[in-house]
Amino acid sequence: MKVTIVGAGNVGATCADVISYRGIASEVVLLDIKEGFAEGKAMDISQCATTTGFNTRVSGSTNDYSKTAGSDVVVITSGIPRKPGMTREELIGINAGIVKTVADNVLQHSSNAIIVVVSNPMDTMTYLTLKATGLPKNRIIGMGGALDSSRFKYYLSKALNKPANDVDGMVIGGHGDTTMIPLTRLASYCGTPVSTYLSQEEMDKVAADTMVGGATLTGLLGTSAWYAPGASVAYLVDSILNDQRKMIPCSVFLEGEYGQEDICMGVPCIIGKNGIEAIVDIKLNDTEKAAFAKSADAVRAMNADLKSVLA
Ligand SMILES: NC(=O)C1=CN([C@@H]2O[C@H](COP(=O)(O)OP(=O)(O)OC[C@H]3O[C@@H](n4cnc5c(N)ncnc54)[C@H](O)[C@@H]3O)[C@@H](O)[C@H]2O)C=CC1
Ligand SMILES: O=C([O-])CC(=O)C(=O)O
Repeated sequence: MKVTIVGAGNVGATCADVISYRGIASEVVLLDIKEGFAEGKAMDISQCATTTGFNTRVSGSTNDYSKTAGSDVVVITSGIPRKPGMTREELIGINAGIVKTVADNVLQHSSNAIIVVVSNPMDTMTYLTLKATGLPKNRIIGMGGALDSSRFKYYLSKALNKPANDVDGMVIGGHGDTTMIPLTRLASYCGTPVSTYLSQEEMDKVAADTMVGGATLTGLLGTSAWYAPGASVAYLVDSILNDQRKMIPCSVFLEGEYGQEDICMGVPCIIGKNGIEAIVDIKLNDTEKAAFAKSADAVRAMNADLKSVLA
């Protein structure tokens, strides 16, 4: 199976690295506009083959889309990341044009590919990709919820002082500092509700830390994060390529689900060989429903800025 990753920067290269050493795909192509950059990253990753023990073929391309031909999955990470103090939404001006051009280019050579959108503001870039390409909704998946949920589980594990892999939880809604919805009510530790062990105040802090998880890392690193984002994309790609049918919160086009229409937002999805195999309707309580509607208002307001790009 062949995966193309457009944007060989921090997130794209980390994703290629994880896909390779975990043997998720037989071939990975990294593509970037910076001359020689993707080729260099691909060569560096390939030189891990004998020490980490993998057989995935990794190659790089400077803006030559013919090398991406026949990809099963295309991941779009091209664009700019935020700097400390910025929101993801501020990236729309530059990233919208890049994402639209890239989506058009990849489809010319991989007309059947499933597209995973990573560039920010991710929900709006997912909506843009869907509208610009006209592809069916199952083939356009925005990655954000897998990452936000992994951060939620990290903060829960810290608060509980228990291993992260014993903790389960999910974040839905928009992939923004104020639009994410960590579902604390449903979070669990070894099958038991986290509310058994944590006070409301502690759970509220976990939710608040999760929502600004990306901003916290951007403040520490000077640019946005890449290890967990790259690994989260690889996790999603694994579920597609190997038809694992995992339930992963993803940004997907909603047509009435969760009370919303004509918008891409994070909801639990079954992810398999056709991309979005199904949207799972988990029963939200009234507070969660209100949070989802508020999150949708903010995402929709951002989508309105796409008018000139989509015209
Ligand atoms: N959805 C999510 O959960 C996450 C999204 N992101 C977003 O992913 C994007 C990438 O982040 P990083 O990898 O950290 O940035 P980066 O700056 O390290 O890499 C971006 C790469 O895109 C390339 N690029 C720019 N225009 C291009 C074009 N037209 N064609 C091909 N390549 C092009 C650049 O040359 C650069 O190498 C950002 O928009 C960031 O906000 C980052 C982390 C998580
Ligand atoms: O914080 C950012 O700008 C990048 C991102 O989406 C994340 O790491 O969640």
